[in-house]
Amino acid sequence: MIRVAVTGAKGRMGSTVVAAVTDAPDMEVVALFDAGDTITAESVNGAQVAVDFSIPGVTESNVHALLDAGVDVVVGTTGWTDESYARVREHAESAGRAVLIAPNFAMGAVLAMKFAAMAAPYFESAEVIEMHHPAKVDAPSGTAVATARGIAKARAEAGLGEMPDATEIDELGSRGGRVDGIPVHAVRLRGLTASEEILLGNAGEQLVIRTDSFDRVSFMPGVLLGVRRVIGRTGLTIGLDQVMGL
Ligand SMILES: NC(=O)C1=CN([C@@H]2O[C@H](COP(=O)(O)OP(=O)(O)OC[C@H]3O[C@@H](n4cnc5c(N)ncnc54)[C@H](OP(=O)(O)O)[C@@H]3O)[C@@H](O)[C@H]2O)C=CC1
Ligand SMILES: O=C(O)C1=N[C@H](C(=O)O)C[C@H](O)C1
Repeated sequence: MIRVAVTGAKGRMGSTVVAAVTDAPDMEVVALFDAGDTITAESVNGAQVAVDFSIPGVTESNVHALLDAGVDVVVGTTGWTDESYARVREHAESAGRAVLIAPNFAMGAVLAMKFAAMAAPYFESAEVIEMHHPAKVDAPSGTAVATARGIAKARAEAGLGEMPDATEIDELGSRGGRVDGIPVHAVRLRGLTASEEILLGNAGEQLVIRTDSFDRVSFMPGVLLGVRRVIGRTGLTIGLDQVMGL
């Protein structure tokens, strides 16, 4: 049995993870942490892997505390930067432990990001629209940032230049934010859980790649896969695709 701790255990994702780990035949929940709890070598209660779905402002410090407690970590919380990735990579490598951080654990979203990067070199224009429940605290979504970065990297490697856009006046910021030059738009709508559309355009044609999570159970197979695959690794892995052989 894999002994699992959950941080952010009372939250929307954390509570769903607790249920999924409890139902998994090869795992057991041994420790739960939420706001106000302290992570120590004692309080992790023998956990081998911790799953963190907390909040962007605390996720990095949770990971450092979990590594200090001798636990490998699977992270779904968003808000990571190149600098926070670098600090965690260094800590995990020096501790001989593993951290897997994935902006999205839903199979549809992981594949949509992959498909978008595959398609990007063949289209003049690309834009990302992410759509979420109105309780989400961060915008744009971690998934949209990762999607846009993947598209930008694929375009740069293919030698593509600027995208066509004659906009001169945009006083309201209606053209969205930019992630590595790719326009990203965020929608917050009651009734949604998590959706993303990637629009790719050429003269006379459009490709739309869309992924919808209607329920948080959609993230659970990926989270459980992450728990199983993080064991035995060392250092920092970013993206579930990296442990899926994609
Ligand atoms: N990678 C993926 O596939 C997915 C990622 N996410 C991401 O996961 C994160 C959580 O989302 P969601 O579950 O909706 O958010 P919630 O706000 O529902 O849950 C966050 C939980 O973390 C708790 N918390 C606050 N501080 C700490 C702390 N120091 N240590 C441990 N727990 C703490 C919160 O407590 P309190 O409310 O008291 O502050 C709350 O219970 C977000 O960043 C979201 O973007 C979401 C879905 C899928
Ligand atoms: O907050 C959410 O709900 C989600 N957050 C992640 C993100 O920011 O990409 C993953 C998914 O979109 C749901």
